[in-house]
Amino acid sequence: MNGKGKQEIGSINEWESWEGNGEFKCMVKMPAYDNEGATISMEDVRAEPPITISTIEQELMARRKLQFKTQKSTVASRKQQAVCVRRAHKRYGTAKNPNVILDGLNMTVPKGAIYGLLGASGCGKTTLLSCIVGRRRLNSGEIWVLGGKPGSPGSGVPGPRIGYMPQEIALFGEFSIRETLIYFGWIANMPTKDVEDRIDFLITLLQLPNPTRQVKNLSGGQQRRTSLAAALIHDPELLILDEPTVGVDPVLRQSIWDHLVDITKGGKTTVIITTHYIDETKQADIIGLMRGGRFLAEESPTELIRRYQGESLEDVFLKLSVLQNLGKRRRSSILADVVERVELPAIPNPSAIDLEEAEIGEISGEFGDNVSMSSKGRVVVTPELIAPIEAMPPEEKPKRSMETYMPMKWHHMKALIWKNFLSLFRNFGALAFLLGLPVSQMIFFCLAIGHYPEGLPIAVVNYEVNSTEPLCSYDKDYCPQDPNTYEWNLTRFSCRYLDFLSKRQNNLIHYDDKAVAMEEAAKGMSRTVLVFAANFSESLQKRITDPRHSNIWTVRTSDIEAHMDETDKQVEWMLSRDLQLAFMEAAEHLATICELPTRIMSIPVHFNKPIYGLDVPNFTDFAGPGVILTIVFFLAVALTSGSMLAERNEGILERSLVSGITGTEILFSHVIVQMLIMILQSVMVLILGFLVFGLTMKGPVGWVTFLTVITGLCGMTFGFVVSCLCDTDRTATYLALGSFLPMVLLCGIIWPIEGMHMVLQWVSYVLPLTLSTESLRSMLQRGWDIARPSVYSGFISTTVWIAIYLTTSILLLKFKKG
Ligand SMILES: Nc1ncnc2c1ncn2[C@@H]1O[C@H](COP(=O)(O)OP(=O)(O)OP(=O)(O)O)[C@@H](O)[C@H]1O
Repeated sequence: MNGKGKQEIGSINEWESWEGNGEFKCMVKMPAYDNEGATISMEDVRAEPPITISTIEQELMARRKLQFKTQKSTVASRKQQAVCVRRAHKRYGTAKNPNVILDGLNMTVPKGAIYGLLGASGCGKTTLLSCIVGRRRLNSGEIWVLGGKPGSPGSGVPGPRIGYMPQEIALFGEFSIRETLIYFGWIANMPTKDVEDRIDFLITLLQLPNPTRQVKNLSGGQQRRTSLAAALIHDPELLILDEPTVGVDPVLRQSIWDHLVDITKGGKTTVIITTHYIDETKQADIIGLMRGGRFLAEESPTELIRRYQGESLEDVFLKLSVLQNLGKRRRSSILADVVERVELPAIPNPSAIDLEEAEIGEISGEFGDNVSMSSKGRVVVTPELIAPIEAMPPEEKPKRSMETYMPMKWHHMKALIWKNFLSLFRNFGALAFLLGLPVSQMIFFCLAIGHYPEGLPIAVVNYEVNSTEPLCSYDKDYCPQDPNTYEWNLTRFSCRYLDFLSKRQNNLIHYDDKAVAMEEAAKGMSRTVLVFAANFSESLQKRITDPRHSNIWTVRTSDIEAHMDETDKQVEWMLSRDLQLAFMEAAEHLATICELPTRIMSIPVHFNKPIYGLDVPNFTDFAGPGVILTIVFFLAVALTSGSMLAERNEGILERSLVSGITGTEILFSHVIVQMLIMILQSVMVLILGFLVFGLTMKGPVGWVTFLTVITGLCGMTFGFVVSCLCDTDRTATYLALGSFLPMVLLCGIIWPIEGMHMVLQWVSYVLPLTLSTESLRSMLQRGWDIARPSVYSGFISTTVWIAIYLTTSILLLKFKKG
């Protein structure tokens, strides 16, 4: 072999990862070839010893002869196959940067056959299978499965006619083996008794451990076998098994294959199986060797070995791969290179392959490709081809019962609801979290938000008295007005004022000097500095009783000079309110002592009893409705999107959909189960908020509870959308977080909508929590009932959002396929 030849062998080393019986097979004997001429010398191949056909293989050959006949490919004949794929094109990625997986692939799986789908890792086997089971769509081409197009009404595909074992385990870790099999049995509408019988049989067949063992505690191989049992439980017409024998010991592998051979004997069950153990497929009826988006060959194993003069199936595959590497894209030309040097048997009945050119590309008996190649002038036939052609039996039309058209099937709902309850209660940590979180959030909210800040440090510089304490002494019961002359002699009013201020804010700090007090305040030692002039009371008296003779100095010295730290709006607002109210209270108290009407000293704006709400409005009551709804909404988002994503990422969702469950059923089963959790969450939040922490509740309790629950339902449906849109937990987290923050900011929860920018006000009104928050607020604080527009608009808005989210998720589940 020359240097270039070595280079070529390097190029086929990608096949080194091809496993045979779990071992690397890079040492397979390759025919010598000349890279320059891109031809292959079959000298070595011809020198190979003749293939010995075992008794089993002879039996299989005999069966194949009886079962599978060659015929013309018409729509009718395609429908009679178990699976028929024609001109399948499938690509991932964008149109500009496509990753072509299936490139005009044809595949024919006759009923009653075991079809071994072989190909290197990443060649597209799983993609092809998921197109067959209707979970991915081809970009072009057609697929017939059991006489119908996957996904068409009445085809039964996806549905119980198929048993699908995906590559990943796709089982619920918390379930026992028995529960897992009951779930899949129920989905297939099997009576529980039949499921139990079948479980016993499968446990023995697949040597599964005690059926009460939880799936998560099984070994990898045991989990795969449980997954296989789930595909076999309902004895489907078409079994699609994606690498069922990985991690299975050789003895058990053989018994699995024996079982497959056994169930296909009657011709009622068809099996498509992918495996990396090429050798085990010698028991298959047909092997499809996939590479580069199409089949290198689609033949019986013995025929493959015979025709390509290989030592084994692996050998054949390597030869075909090398030829394809050399640029032979079409199977006919690949085969030509081989058969030019291989002696062919005589053809006793050439008319059997006399087919129209137009049909050549899709000739389809069980060995359609042989015919295709033969029509290219290469007389390549298999012994099976020579068998007389018999008409296929008329096809049974799929029955379309009323049930076909029902959006939800009872047995599906039974299985799903049971499964959802079981997984919820098995996951105690998650359940405790789901119930504990809203409770803790509500406690935190009620204890932390909306309360009056107390103990704010206030620096006092009082030049009116000579005191070392902020609170100076004064005669509390002394009226400074002469009862006879009505002359005033106001003294130490600063002390009276500070006394009343200390009842509101009791952290007064004395300073002798204003400059020092200001310096300390600048260092953050106090939130405000109050300065009283030396003649404060005297000036104040003059300002009130003799304004005509008051000058600017009188006004200035009668002011309480306040220097505020305005960095915190809430604190500044509450402190300035305290400073003013303390003054009013001190003056009113003085009026009382002097037997004057108290209100004479008040600011002449009188606040009567409020129309709605409390005399002293509190922020907790304002924010409460929004916070309650936000907690309920986003917990439901987390709960639903979390469980749906977990189900999807573990492959369980895919598997359930292939078994015939619809997106609508999955969503509604989650709604039913999670609704229970949500009602519990809502009730706990309401009890805590209103009974324990005393938030204002004037409205109808029933409507309040109902609005809270449907807001949770709305969050749940939003969670469905998130889980349908996002492929990973990370993107789901981003989307959930990305919607949480704007919702909190824009739904009028922490700031009145009227204070927002005009455009944002409009945005705010279409968000799901805005109208419902306003509605809840109106019910709780105003006591309004459902007849009020601002109340019922919240219910309408929430219901509309539920409908939008639910429809979106059903559509996404239905149409978002690869
Ligand atoms: N959803 C997807 N998006 C983009 N590319 C994908 C997607 N699914 C599969 N692929 C790519 O398509 C190719 C075929 O993948 P597929 O899983 O069908 O291969 P396979 O033959 O089943 O491999 P294996 O034997 O390792 O399971 C791979 O290159 C894979 O990376």
